[in-house]
Amino acid sequence: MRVHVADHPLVAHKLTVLRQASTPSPVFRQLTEELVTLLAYEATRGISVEEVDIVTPVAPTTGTHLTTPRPMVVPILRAGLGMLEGMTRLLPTAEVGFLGLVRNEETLEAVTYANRLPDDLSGRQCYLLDPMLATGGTLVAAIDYLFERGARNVTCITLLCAPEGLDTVEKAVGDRADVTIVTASIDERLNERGYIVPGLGDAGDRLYGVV
Ligand SMILES: O=P(O)(O)OC[C@H]1O[C@H](OP(=O)(O)OP(=O)(O)O)[C@H](O)[C@@H]1O
Ligand SMILES: O=c1cc[nH]c(=O)[nH]1
Ligand SMILES: [Mg+2]
Repeated sequence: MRVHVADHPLVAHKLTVLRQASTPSPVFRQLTEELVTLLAYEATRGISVEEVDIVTPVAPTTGTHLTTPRPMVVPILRAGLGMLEGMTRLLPTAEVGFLGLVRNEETLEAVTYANRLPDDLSGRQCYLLDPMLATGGTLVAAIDYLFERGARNVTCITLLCAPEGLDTVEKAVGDRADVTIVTASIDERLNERGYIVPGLGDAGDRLYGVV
């Protein structure tokens, strides 16, 4: 498993504002989108392309196109939905699947409540979106759903990771597939309630309110 931490002053600045408890929900949403677009630039560095012959108004030339099948973007509801717009702005031809998972805040186990993915993901480059990788339970379950459908190339874009969660995902994935995590930060640790420290709180609640 590869882990890439985006080292860019704009990412660091936006993340700092995002973390602040005083940042209101509309600004939090806007910054999440902006951060995803910056991270997606890094995350799509290995996207499959092919050469194409084209004609400009001046001369024939050879250019580059994304290959088919189209990339598959999968936001993990709820909080991952806040990342979708920023991702599809960069990858407008992507198809979008959905996974709904919520962490039981007592046991910290991920529970699935929605799954809308194509049956066959073999040969597809898949991009999972979730701002928070805490214990790693949610991401392991999401990666498993993609593997079950034949995906072998999965890039996960997160805003924050806990070192404990990264270890868990790495152990679960092993050398089964080509998995990359692109993140804005690896934070210090998890606290006793499974929250990332210093983190940013509950990403879903900050995006959409407490339900
Ligand atoms: O790594 P884990 O310990 O599994 O925790 C991370 C998960 O927790 C958050 O979602 P949450 O369960 O709060 O659902 P929400 O997006 O609906 O708020 C977050 O968006 C991840 O999906
Ligand atoms: O810090 C955390 C951990 C899990 N989920 C969140 O939204 N935040
Ligand atoms: Mg939440």
